Amino acid sequence: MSKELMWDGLKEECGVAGVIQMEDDHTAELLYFGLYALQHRGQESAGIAVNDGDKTRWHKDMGLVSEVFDNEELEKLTGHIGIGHVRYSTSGESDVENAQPLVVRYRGGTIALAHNGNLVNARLLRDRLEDAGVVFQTTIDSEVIVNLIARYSNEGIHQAIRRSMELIKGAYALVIMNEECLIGVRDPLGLRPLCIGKTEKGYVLASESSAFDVMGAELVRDVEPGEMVTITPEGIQSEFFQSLPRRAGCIFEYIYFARPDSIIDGINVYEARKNSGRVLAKECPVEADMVMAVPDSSIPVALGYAEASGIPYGEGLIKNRYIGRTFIQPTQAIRELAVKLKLSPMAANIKGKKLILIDDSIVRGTTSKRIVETLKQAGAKEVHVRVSSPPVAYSCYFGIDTPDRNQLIGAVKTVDEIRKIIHADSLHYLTPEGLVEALGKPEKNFCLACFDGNYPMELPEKAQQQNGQRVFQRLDKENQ
Ligand SMILES: O=P(O)(O)OC[C@H]1O[C@H](OP(=O)(O)OP(=O)(O)O)[C@H](O)[C@@H]1O
Ligand SMILES: NC(=O)CC[C@H](N)C(=O)O
Ligand SMILES: [Mg+2]
Repeated sequence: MSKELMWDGLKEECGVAGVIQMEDDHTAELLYFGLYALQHRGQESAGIAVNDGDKTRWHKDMGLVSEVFDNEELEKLTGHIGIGHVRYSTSGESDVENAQPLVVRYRGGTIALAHNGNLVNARLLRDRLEDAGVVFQTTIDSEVIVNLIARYSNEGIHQAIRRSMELIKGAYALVIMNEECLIGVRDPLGLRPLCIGKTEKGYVLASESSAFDVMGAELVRDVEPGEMVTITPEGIQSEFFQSLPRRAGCIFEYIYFARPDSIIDGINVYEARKNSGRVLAKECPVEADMVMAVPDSSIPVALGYAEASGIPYGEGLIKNRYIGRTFIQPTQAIRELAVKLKLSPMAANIKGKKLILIDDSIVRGTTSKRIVETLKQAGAKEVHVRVSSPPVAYSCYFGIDTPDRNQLIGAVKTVDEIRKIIHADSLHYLTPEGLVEALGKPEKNFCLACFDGNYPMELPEKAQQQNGQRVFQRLDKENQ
């Protein structure tokens, strides 16, 4: 799907998966199933690379997993080690050259790599590598990582990865393979998730544990921040290349990205969302006839809210499951119609009612505005919007495709201004404290930079300048 066709809101992350077995027992199919389960993390391109200890074969293309692979393609991918990727581009264009996994040949061997995340110093490293004569095939940050590893590969794969990790900065969950092993690496802050599963015949890696069910695997544990796990069919070897006093797991995984049936860093995503609904009900009660969600990610939140408030949960919007396959070229008018195509009001459930409408986030404000309008047109008496995250007020540089700060409504408008813009009768955002309470782990475990601007690492200079300007704009407004 082309980017213009996507919605204005928050977008997905990439998904990565890996498999290693004693022998080739449907390795490519397991990856196919795993990627299918991770499809929500990226819909632009998909790819699988499989290695039989000698040859590496791969196939990648633009489109959904089901569009990129058929039986014939999967049958060609023979081997007992494999990795896969579904992409939502964060650096470099959305085209087939930038599809992952990336496969490079070096000194008699092959390395394949799939990356979820975003580096903050990719430009600098790329310039240095290019100055040293390295040729790049793609425009993505991930190729910097694979080229660094290839460059140091005469020191052995582990030392090569260690040295590369000393140089790269940013967010990365990596699955890497060569002819001998499958390797999983997670950045020192643990910004992006990665977990290990055990199958009857070996091991698997995936961005989210929800992929394990269809891969026939059981969750063993998460790869820890700053950890490199080397997996052979016999077992897992672990080493830490860097260890920091804090973690910075992306809080948006729990709010929006991850599937509710995933467990990330010991937190059950479904329960976390339900808890945030309970906390929302406590933080800002309002009298109403029905609690409803913007499907799908907010459904557990609405259930939690209903449970805690005693107000019944009901369905007020029906989501068209096939929207991801639309290929119309949008004009603004078509976009407006497309929202209706995606979410249609259930007039019979809404008419004459005071509604509590729950969504996971407000980014530009377009979704909530359109939905409140739709519900009111369908006869809702009042619409009280409750959001299961604080205002998104700072851009993300670690892999979430948030727009520039000037387009973030939470960066430039006050809560009451936003309420008026979206035509809500009342508006409340979950407080950062409430969000952390819902997750049940200390705040120092998470990156909340999109809400408070406390980035867990230094940002590129341009980003710092942009942030500075916007903060002043907002503070000026609040002080007026
Ligand atoms: O304020 P906005 O800029 O509109 O962004 C916020 C919306 O973006 C996301 O939904 P999205 O429509 O991207 O996808 P979803 O169907 O997976 O929730 C998120 O769930 C919010 O609904
Ligand atoms: N969303 C992601 O994790 C993207 C990975 C990588 N930066 C790319 O653009 O391909
Ligand atoms: Mg949404």
